[in-house]
Amino acid sequence: MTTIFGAIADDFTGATDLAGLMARSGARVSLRVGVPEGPVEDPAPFEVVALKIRTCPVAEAQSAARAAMAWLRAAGADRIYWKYCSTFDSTAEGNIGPVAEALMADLGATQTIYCPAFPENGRSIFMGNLFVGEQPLAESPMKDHPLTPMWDSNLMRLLTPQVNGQVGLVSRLTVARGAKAVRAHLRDLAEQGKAHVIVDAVADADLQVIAEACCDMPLVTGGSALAMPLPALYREQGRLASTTGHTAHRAPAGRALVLSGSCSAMTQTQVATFEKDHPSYKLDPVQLASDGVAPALEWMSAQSGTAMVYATASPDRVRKAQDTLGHDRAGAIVEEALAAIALAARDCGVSRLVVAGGETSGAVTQALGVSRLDVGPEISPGVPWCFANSAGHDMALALKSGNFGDGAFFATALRKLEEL
Ligand SMILES: Nc1ncnc2c1ncn2[C@@H]1O[C@H](COP(=O)(O)OP(=O)(O)OP(=O)(O)O)[C@@H](O)[C@H]1O
Ligand SMILES: O=C(O)[C@@H](O)C(=O)CO
Repeated sequence: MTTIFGAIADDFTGATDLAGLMARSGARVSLRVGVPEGPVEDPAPFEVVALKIRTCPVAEAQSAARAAMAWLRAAGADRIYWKYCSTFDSTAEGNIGPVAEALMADLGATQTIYCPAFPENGRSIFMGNLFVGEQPLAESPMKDHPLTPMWDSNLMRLLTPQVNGQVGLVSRLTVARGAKAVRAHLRDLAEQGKAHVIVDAVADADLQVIAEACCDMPLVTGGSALAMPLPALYREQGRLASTTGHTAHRAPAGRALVLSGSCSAMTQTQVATFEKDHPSYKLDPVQLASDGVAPALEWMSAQSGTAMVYATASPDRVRKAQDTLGHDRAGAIVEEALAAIALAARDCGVSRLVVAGGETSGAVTQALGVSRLDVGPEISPGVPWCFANSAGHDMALALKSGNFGDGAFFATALRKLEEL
């Protein structure tokens, strides 16, 4: 079997989100944690490489993404997808555009599109402006994100300073006229020298049109939802066998632990809900900086049932910690602590982990030394259960994007795993 489509995700929850949506088609989707070393082994038709580069400096992000793409191309992929957040999370020195430009250069591509829309989760783009539910991005809770606060909703304005090439727009008015119209507009924009094109989408039907128009571009960039129609399109083109690659999954025996490092509004609700009826331990970054992680490890090892450890806090408390410790150090201290707790938890019998937050999931998965995730059934849109082996331990991992799921997500995830 050879790979026909390769995706590079800038964080781990984004990678499982994308893999979960593509797996809805019944096709086999494989998720690699970091760029695999050595020759390509057991390639799936859809391969996703999870990186942890959302907030890292441009040169580092470009070089990691290039290495991922080289591996995917060696596996056979001739369609490359650059997956970033549906809320276009990037720092002021954002790397979404620079990574796209580096990948375009390696592929010899002269134009690509940007479409982070995820209508099922309330992310839509209209006239180049990104909305979260009914709010413009910059008025949504994303304005308070601990690492990538989003203070502009206009994707053209966000992207322009990140790229050398010119930025253009295919608006909803064109998308409404179908795939042929989108293709024609992209050609016009290419003639005007517009290499980076934001494409509006407010509903899944728009994504279907855009996917149809762009599925043969060497590089497409966007959120997870735009990739969802691709397996069916590749099947129609005869590039993908119609057989499914589904495997049955079983919950590994062992205890469950929720680890939350996301401070999103939705995760705050989820933590508050789960805390009501489960033993929970709250991490404070300032205390972690002075006392280390030992008290939390001691608490965790004394638990005998399902429990939760979280650093999730309100924007005010996050700001206070950042003022005391520095912006980057506050985040890193929490990530390191949650990673250490995950490792210790595994070694004392925890086999089911629900992790909230992309950076947090990256830190935890890397600490567990997991190199490949097998993508299982979705818990809620964009969050599948994944199965992995960590140093001989079979584990189930649900890596939840900060804003995804409803208030009862943690309990729902554990119940759904039990029902497999
Ligand atoms: N109390 C806190 N004070 C300061 N920083 C914190 C605190 N709790 C968590 N953090 C940091 O905030 C960051 C949250 O980012 P993370 O990507 O994990 O969540 P998210 O952005 O909500 O998720 P996603 O990227 O999936 O949407 C992490 O670096 C985490 O360590
Ligand atoms: O696109 C999203 O919103 C998520 O997959 C994500 O990237 C969270 O980090």
